[in-house]
Parts: sequence; C-alpha cells; structure tokens
Amino acid sequence: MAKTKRSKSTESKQPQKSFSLKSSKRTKIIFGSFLILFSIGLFISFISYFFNWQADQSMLGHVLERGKTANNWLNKFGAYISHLLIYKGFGVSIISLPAMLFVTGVYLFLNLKLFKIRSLWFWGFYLIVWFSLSFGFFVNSYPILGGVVGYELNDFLQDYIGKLGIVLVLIFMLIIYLVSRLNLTPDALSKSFTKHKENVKEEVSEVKFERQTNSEKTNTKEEVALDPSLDTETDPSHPHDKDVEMESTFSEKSLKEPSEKEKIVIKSEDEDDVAMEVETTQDEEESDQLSKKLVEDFGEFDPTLELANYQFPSIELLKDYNSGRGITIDQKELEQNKNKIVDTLKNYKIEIAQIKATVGPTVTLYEIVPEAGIRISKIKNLEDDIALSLSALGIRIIAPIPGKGTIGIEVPNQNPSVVPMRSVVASNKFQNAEMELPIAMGKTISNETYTVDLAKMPHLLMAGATGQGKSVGLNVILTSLLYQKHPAEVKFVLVDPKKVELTLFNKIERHYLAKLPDTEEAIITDNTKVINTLNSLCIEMDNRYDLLKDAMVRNIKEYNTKFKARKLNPENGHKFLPYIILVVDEFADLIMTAGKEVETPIARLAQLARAIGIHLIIATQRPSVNVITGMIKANFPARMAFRVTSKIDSRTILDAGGADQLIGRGDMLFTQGNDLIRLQCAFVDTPEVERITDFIGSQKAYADAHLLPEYSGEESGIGVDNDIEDRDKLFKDAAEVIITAQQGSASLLQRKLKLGYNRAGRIIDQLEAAGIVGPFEGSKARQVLVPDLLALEELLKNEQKS
Ligand SMILES: Nc1ncnc2c1ncn2[C@@H]1O[C@H](COP(=O)(O)OP(=O)(O)OP(=O)(O)O)[C@@H](O)[C@H]1O
Repeated sequence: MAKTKRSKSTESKQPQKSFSLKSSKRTKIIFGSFLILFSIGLFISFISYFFNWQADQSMLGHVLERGKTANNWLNKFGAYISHLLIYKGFGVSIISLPAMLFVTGVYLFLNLKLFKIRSLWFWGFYLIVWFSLSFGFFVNSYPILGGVVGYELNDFLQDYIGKLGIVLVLIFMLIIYLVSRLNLTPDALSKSFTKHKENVKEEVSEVKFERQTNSEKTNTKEEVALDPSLDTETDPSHPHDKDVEMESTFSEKSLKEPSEKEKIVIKSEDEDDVAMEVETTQDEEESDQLSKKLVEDFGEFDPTLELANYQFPSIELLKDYNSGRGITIDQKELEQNKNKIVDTLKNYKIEIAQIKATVGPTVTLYEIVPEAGIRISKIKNLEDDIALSLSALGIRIIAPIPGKGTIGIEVPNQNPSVVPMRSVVASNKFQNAEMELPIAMGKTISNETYTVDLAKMPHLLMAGATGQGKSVGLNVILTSLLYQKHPAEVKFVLVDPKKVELTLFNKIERHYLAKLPDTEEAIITDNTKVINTLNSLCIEMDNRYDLLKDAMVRNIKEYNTKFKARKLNPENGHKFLPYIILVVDEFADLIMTAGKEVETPIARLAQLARAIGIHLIIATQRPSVNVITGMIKANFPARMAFRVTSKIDSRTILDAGGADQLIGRGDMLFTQGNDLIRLQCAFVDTPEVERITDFIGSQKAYADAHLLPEYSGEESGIGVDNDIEDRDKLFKDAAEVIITAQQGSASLLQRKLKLGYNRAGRIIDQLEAAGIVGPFEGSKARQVLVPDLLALEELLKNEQKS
C-alpha cells in the first residue's frame, strides 16, 4: 500500500516541476523589471540624499514611526537606505551601484547571458572600494565622501603602512584596473600613438571600419546572421555584413602578427661564423585571444538564435491515461501468485527461504531465495511448469538476477497499467537528464522511469512481431527528443516504407527533418531513394570527419563546444553540427529490395558515424538472419525487443531467449550490450503525436528542411545492369511471363519460374534496364511498358542490332 501512495505523490509533484521549468523566463522578466525600477529608485534617493542628508539625520532613529517624514524624495526609505549605503557604507562612490543593478535588470529582462556582467560587478565594486579608500583621507571635512567603510579602511591601513603607503597601494590598484579592465598597456599606448602618426590615410580607413563595426554591434538582427548553421549564411555566394566583421578581425590578427614575433639572435663564438636570427611566433595565444574577444563582444555562439522564440511543446499536449492513479496493487493476486509459486516449487522439492515481490506496470517480479543446496538450473527448467500452475503467459525466469543473489520470476499482472508518455516526460529523471540525446523509454519493473542516451548507444536495433508496439516505440523515441532538443540541435532522416507510420512528422519538416536537395517529401517512402539518402549521409559523415580533423577534436560534442566558444572560423567551412538521427521503419523490406546496396552504407555509418553525431535506429518485424546480418548486428550494440514469435527470432535480436515470452503491448526487453532489462514501453498515441507536431509545425520554421549533401548516384538508385551478355538465362522467359500477365512483380516470377527472391529481383532490375517494366513504385506492382509478346520480339531484335 505504501508503494501506491508513493507513486501517487511523485506523480502529483511532476507537473509542478515542469511548470517551474517553463516559468523561469517569466521569473526573469519579473525580477529584471524589479531590479530596473529599484535601481532608478535608489539613484533618485541617492541624489536627493546629497541635498538633504543633514536635514534627515534627526529622523533616522524614527524610521518606523509613521508620523515622521523625511526630506528625501523617497521619504524615510530613501533617507535610510542612502544613509546606510553612503554615510555608513562606501561614500559617494556607491552611486555606481544603481547603474550596476540597472544593467543587471536589463539583462534579466531581455534574457541575455548573465556571465557577461560578472566582470561589471567585480570591477564596479573594485572601483567603489578604490574611491572609498581614497576619499577616506577627507573624511573629517566631508564625511559622506568616503563613508564609514572608506574611513575605517583608510585608518586601518594608515596604522600599518602610513599615508604614503596608502597612496602607493591606490596607484597600484589603479594600474591593475587600467591594465586588466581597460587593456591600457604601454605597448598598446605606443602602438596607437605611432599608428596615428604613421599614416593619415590608414587612420581615416580605420575610423570607417570602426563605424562599420559599431553599426553592426547595434544591429541585433545581424547578430542572428552570424549563425553559420543557416544555409544562407554559409553559402559563400551570400557574403553578409557579419562575415565582413569576421574578416576584419581576422585581418587585424594578421596585421598584429609581425609585432608579436620575437627575434632571438644566436651569435657564434667563432667570429668568422655567421650569426643566425631565429624568429618565434605566438600563434596559439593570438587565436585564443581572438576567440575570447569574439566571445566578449558577441557572447558564445548560440545555435538556437534563428528560432530564438521557439517554444518547446508542453506536457499538456500528452494525455494522462491513468489520470494520477499510478499502478494499482492487487493484494489478493499477489498472495495467490506467491502461493502458487511456493507450491509448484515444493512439488519439485525446492524449498524457499524468502520471497519478495516488486510490482511493475505490466509484470510483477517475484524474487526468491532458495534454501541452501538447491541448484539454480533446476528452477530454470521449471519455467513451463510454473507458467502452467499460474495459468499465465509471458512468465520469464531470471536465474540468477545479475548482481543479486536471488532468482527472479516475472509474472504478468492481471490488470496491466499503461505507462503514459506524459508521466515519463514529466519525470525528474527525464527533465534533469544530463544527456546529449535523452530518451524516456518507459518504466522498469520497479516502476522507475528509464531514460537512456541515444548518443551513447550509439545505434539502436528494434524488433518485434506486428502489433506488439514497435511503431509506438519509435514515436516514443522521436517525441522524447522533440521534448528536449531544439530544432537547431537535432535533425531526423525518416524512412517509412509503410507510408503511414511516420507521416505525422511531415508537419515538422522545416524544423526537424533533413532531406536530400531537390526532393519534395522529406519522409522517404520509396526504397530506391533510401540508397541515395544513405550514400548522402556517408558523404555528410566524411565531411564531418574532415571538419573534426581540422578542428583537432575527437567528437561532435567537443567540436560544437569549440564552435560555440568561437574558436572555429565559419569562413573555413566550420558550422554548428546538429545531431542526425536516421530512423528506418521496416528494415526487412529495404534489405529485400535493395540488399547489399543498403547494407553496405548502413554498416559503414554504423561503424563510423558515432563520433560525428549520426545515429541510426532500425526497426524490423522480421528479425531473421538474412535481414539482420552479422555485419549490421555487430555494429548495433543496443537492441530493443518487443514480443517476437519464436525463440530463434529472440536469439537473432537479443542473442538470448526471452523476447518470445513477452506479453506484447509495449512489454519489451532492452540491452545496451550487457544486461537485459525488462521495460514497459511508454505509450503515446497518434492524436498525441499529432498535437505535438501541430504545435511545433505552427511555429516559425527554417526556410527549408536541413539539406544533406548531394549524392550523384544512378537515377534509380539500384545499380541496374543493361549489359545483354550479363543478363540472366531466364531473362526472356521472365519477360514473357511479365508481359503475358501485364504485371511487373518479382513474386510473380518467383511463382511461375520457381526462382528465389534475390534472383527474381535481379531479373526485374534487368527488365527495368531493358525498358520492359517501369521503375519501382513502392508496394504497387511495376508498370509493364511492352504491350504484347510481338512487341517484345521486336524490342529484343532491335537490341541485338544495336
Ligand atoms: N507501450 C504500450 N502500452 C500500451 N499499449 C501499447 C503499447 N504499445 C503498443 N500498444 C498497443 O498495441 C497496438 C499496436 O502497436 P503498434 O502499432 O506500435 O504495433 P507495431 O509493432 O508497430 O505493429 P506493425 O508492425 O504492424 O506496425 C497499439 O495500437 C496499442 O493499442
């Protein structure tokens, strides 16, 4: 019972959490406007204090008395706070405090990055202390100049280093300020001095340049244009103002370079020998400073800037199937199952020392500790007997449970509860997940939300017989990412031969999808186009590796961090790299039609793409060995198995049995290469996905879907050989069968000519190349282009001649 309560209380807390996450922007606006108004009030009371401080002295002891009034423009509050901060505090220099508060307020209000004003506060207080200490000398004649702090500090230091010592300290502090804050080094001063003298022309052009950069700084719109992830910006045919800015900064660097060179002269002791001059340069430091300067000027690069107002979908779009009920525990059922397990085992003379039950959403795990001396294999062999006595399907025995000294018996609940997507998305585990690509898969047997990082998997193989929850599983993965990742950070390439499963995602084409240039539909439903896309992804992978190599980083995360810190120049082709996730629903279909041509790029991507942020999710109904070949399997360590029909299928997908004993409807086994975990997949229904895609689709989008590199493969995608010599022996027979039936399908050839699938497919390709049948049209049969056998004879004769 206690468990039920706990699950309820966590459920009720979750929505609050999500509210607080969403409202942080609003809080900033409220707090920011408070700071702005407070700083104005403070400034007014300070100014007024300078005129009225003596007159208001007498009422400071009676601040709380309502009848008393002060001359300060902010009455008693103004008089009191000014007295506290000026007279009793730092003196007149504290007048910069309202300015600092004002700037902070503006930053909060506009939701700008706060790290920039850290130095403002540090140096602001530095100056306040400096002035306060300096004015401490005049405290007898003007007490409010340095305030009590200034006086005490001055007095304290005088006791140790005397007045002259203080003056020296003040000078030293001033030097620190000028050098560190204002960058006023003698070098810089003399450089600017000589520059002025050197060339009047140069000076004029410099003024022009300065004006240009100033105008750019004020133009926030153009700051957006710096976003190199945008196709228009990266297009070299569209140089824009910001590029000019970058160029000028870089050329400034090259101007500086010679002066940074150090010359070392090596003189030999032998007088006849020639002295050698060695020049050393400090390239590294220079570029570092440049990136620091860029970051100081523009802040870190923000890839989300173009869609800065993008709103993440709220969890309200998801349905709460249990409406806060959580899982229900049926004590009677638990007791009955326990007794049956104990009795069955007793029949086989297996005594139990201890038994414990953990209730999950669909199954309950009974953990038993057998008496000493009982062999584990004996219990494992009783799987069917226990299933029989409990008269339930889907019983799985885990002997022993890894990491525990117990044996687990998983028994399906009579009333399984759905795990709504809403509950896993709202869970703290998912909301606070520090993962690159977090996925809230569902709940474990102990009813905890299970989240995984797709980036760490790094590729996922998914299998399950029809109707067991694969499509829901795919939607769960995609929705999880939509809830956590900005459109600039992740792009999907969706392959959906069934044409109906992923169509809803068409609505977010210009936000989240990637496609080949010159294609209309982003979601690929035609198997022949898949090959082009896969090859294009391979090109993208190679390009990304080149970028990583150039940036001297090992993976996409380091690359993007470096890019955000403006250490990589967009002019050299560097850009923010979004993660690309390739989802293939019904992989078996693809392998059957295109075989090696898809297997090779998929295996290549799976082997190499992990570091550069391309991740593959492949789903199939038929996990047979000719679909999931050894090469593919070896590169997909993460597997997700819904219920399959046979033990062999379970072995193919998981390398272990178990998936055949699942109960369906989202019940699944998941492994990332080591332990198998039983999970209940979260449930997200089509209307919910539709609401989310509608919500995202209705917002401002990029101009087009993310464009993948162009792949100039053969038009049909499949290498069709039109060499007459290489044609299959049965080519003519096949042509006749097809023309007689006027139906261009490989299965017809299989039946009529008793061929295997692959050979029939090859002949169909050859018929296409010969112009006898039309191109592949998805699930429809190909069009037959030759009307009758006579026309075929004619066509073949003409071929021979030419
Ligand atoms: N996690 C889940 N929780 C509860 N019910 C589920 C879950 N997943 C699937 N179901 C139920 O199973 C049905 C079939 O699921 P789904 O469409 O995902 O199957 P599928 O494996 O994709 O089938 P197919 O391969 O034929 O497309 C759903 O309509 C739903 O009723």
